[in-house]
Amino acid sequence: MFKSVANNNDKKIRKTFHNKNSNAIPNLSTNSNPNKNTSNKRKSKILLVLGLLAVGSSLFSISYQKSPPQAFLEEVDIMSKEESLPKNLNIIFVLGGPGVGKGTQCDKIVKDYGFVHLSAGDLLRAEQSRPNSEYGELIKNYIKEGLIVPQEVTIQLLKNAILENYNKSHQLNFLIDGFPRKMDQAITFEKTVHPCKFVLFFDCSEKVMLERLLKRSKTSGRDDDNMESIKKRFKTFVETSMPVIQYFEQQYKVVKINCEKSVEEVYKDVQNAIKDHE
Ligand SMILES: Nc1ncnc2c1ncn2[C@@H]1O[C@H](COP(=O)(O)OP(=O)(O)OP(=O)(O)O)[C@@H](O)[C@H]1O
Ligand SMILES: O=c1ccn([C@@H]2O[C@H](COP(=O)(O)O)[C@@H](O)[C@H]2O)c(=O)[nH]1
Repeated sequence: MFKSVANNNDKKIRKTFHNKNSNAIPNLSTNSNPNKNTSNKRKSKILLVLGLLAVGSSLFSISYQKSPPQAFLEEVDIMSKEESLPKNLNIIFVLGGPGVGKGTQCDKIVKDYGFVHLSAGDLLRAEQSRPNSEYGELIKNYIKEGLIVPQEVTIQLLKNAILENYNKSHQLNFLIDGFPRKMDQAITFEKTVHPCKFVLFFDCSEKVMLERLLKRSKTSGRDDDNMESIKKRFKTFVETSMPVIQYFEQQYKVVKINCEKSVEEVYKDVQNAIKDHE
């Protein structure tokens, strides 16, 4: 189908050319042109036009740099507070495939160590259900398709939650669960919010994660706990989120934890990792 459209277009273009240049077969060789004067005049005209275009684009580029369009981040009005974030935050990223057990382990860490648990997925779902949210529909679609919501939205939600907790109770210790899941998020968050101290990477086979998710689907009420969305989430994890883990591995920031064990056994490894980073 695409081929036939392309062929039609191609024919149309060729036809137009032929009409405008009745006898014309385009000739790119200057030597074969009998009228050199006319050819030279044409060349000078073309050079003049190219020169004007170059000057124009330089002027445009200078003015563009002086007043670039506002970054999307500034336009997101989920809650744009002017307050700056504290510089001494203690941030642990909690990463791993869908259903590996991130939330389960975070709940246990919160109880024992008093961290604040911020799940990027939970924040997005809350924003999705917020009445009149500008991003509700967008978030819903991305989640159903297992795709990563544009970073501006997620980072703003995380910033707001960090600030809220800091303002309320001077909390500095945060578990950021299920984020960053894409390279742009990792870089922007560490640059504009705070670098992470280390990364807990929960590892598990897809088979086990699928079993856990299907079991959870009976009670979770989540739009994406179904076979179709789960497959898409696995794909996104492998293709988009694993490179983030590799990026932090190169910085020796990753503690990999095998999650094909009981919740308590996994938690022992988690505690050791926290101890090693005190
Ligand atoms: N070690 C474990 N052994 C058996 N079941 C587990 C284990 N850890 C978690 N589960 C169960 O697996 C399901 C998924 O766990 P959890 O919600 O913590 O995963 P998650 O990584 O946060 O998922 P998601 O990425 O979808 O948010 C839950 O029903 C949980 O009770
Ligand atoms: O940084 C993020 C985190 C999550 N999402 C989207 O939310 C769903 C659900 O996330 P869970 O961590 O499983 O609760 C995820 O599949 C993404 O669609 C995101 O876009 N960005």
